[in-house]
Amino acid sequence: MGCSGGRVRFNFGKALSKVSVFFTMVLIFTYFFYCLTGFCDSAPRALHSQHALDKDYVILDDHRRILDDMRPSPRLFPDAHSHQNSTASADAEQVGAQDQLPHHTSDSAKESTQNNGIPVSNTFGSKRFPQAIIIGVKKGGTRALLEFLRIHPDVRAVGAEPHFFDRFYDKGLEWYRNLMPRTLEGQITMEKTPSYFVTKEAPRRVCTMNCQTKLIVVVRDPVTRAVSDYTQTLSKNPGLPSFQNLALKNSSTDLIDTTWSAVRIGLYAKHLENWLKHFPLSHFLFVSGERLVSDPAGEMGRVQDFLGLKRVVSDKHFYFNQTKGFPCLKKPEGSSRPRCLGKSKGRPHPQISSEVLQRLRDFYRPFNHRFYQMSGQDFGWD
Ligand SMILES: Nc1ncnc2c1ncn2[C@@H]1O[C@H](COP(=O)(O)OS(=O)(=O)O)[C@@H](OP(=O)(O)O)[C@H]1O
Repeated sequence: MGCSGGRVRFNFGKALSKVSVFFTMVLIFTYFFYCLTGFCDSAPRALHSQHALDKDYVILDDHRRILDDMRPSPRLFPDAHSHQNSTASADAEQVGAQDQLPHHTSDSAKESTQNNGIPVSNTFGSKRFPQAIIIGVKKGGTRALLEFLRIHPDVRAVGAEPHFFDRFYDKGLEWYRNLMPRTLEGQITMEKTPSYFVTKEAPRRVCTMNCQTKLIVVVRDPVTRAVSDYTQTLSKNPGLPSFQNLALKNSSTDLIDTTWSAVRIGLYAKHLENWLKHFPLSHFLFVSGERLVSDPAGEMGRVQDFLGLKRVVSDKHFYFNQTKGFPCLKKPEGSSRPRCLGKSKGRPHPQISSEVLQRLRDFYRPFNHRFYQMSGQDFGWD
C-alpha cells in the first residue's frame, strides 16, 4: 500500500512537471506568433500630447487617416454625420445621391476598404523609410495629391503629417520609420508634410536618412496660396487682423511684410535654393496645384512616371463634383463610396482688395520667374 501510494505521488509529480513544461512551451510559441504578426513593434505612442501643440496636427494612426481630410464633410455627406450633427441635413439637397457615404462602423473598416475596396492586412511586409516625400507647399494641394496617389496599389502612405524633419527630429529615425505603414516588395512608402519645404534643416536631415529620396513639391500661385493660408488661420481664429494688415508692413508705404509666414512660404525660389544644396534637381518633381484641380489625371500621370509606377491612376478615377468645386474620386471598383476631400479643403476665400492682390502679384513676379528658371517649368502665374 505504502509502496503503491509512493508510486502514485511520484507519477503525479512527473505529470505536474510535464504539464508545466507544456504550458511554458505554449507561452513561448504564443509570444513568437505574436511577434511574427507584428505586434511586438514598439509603435510610437506619445502623439496625443503633440496635438495640443498644433491643432492642425492630426493623430498619426493610419487607421484614422481619412478622418481629417477625406472624411466626408457634413455638407457633402450629411448621412455620414447625422449621428453627430443633426443640423448637417440642412444642406443635404445640394449634392447628388452619388455623394452619399454609407456608414462605416469603425476606423478599421475604413482601412479595410482603403485599397480599392480590397481588404488590406497591416501585419505583412515591413516598415521602411519613405522613398518619396511630398515636402510642400502648404495649401498647394498636397492632401489631394497624396489621396490620389493612395489609389495606386503600389503606394502606401502615412495618412497624417509626421512632421519628423521639422518638429520631431529629436525622436530619432527609428521613431520615424515606425510611423510608416508596412509595405511589400515593390511598394513605395510615402508621407507628406508641407512645412518641410520651408524648413531650413529639412534638406540636410532628409539626406541623412537617404539622399536618394524623391521629393515632390506641389506649387500653387503664391498669391492664391497666401490667401488660402490666411483663410485657414482665420477659420481657427476669427479675430485675426485683415489680410491687408498682415500682408503689408504699412498700408501707406505698400511694403510687403515678408516676415508673415503666409507671404514667406510663397518665395519658392528661395526655399528651393536651400534644398538644391543637398539634392540635385533631378530628385524633384514640381506638381502644378492649379493643374491638379483642372486636370488631375494628367498631373497624376507625371507623378506616377516620376515615381517609376505603372500609370494606374487615370481619368477614370475622377469626376468633377460641382458642389465641392473640385475633382473627387469616383467610386473605386469594389468600394461603395465616392470621395471628396473634407470641408477644410476648398474653403471659400474672403474678398481681398484688388490693389492688395496686385501689390502682392508684383512682389512675387521676380521670385516666380527665378523659380521657373530653377525648376525648368513655367507655371503661368503672371
Ligand atoms: N481635389 C481637391 N479637393 C479639394 N481641394 C483641392 C483639391 N485639389 C486641390 N485642392 C486644393 O488644396 C488646397 C489645400 O492644400 P493642401 O492640401 O496642401 O493644404 S494643407 O497644407 O495640407 O493644409 C485647397 O485650398 P483652398 O481652396 O484654399 O482650401 C484646394 O484649393
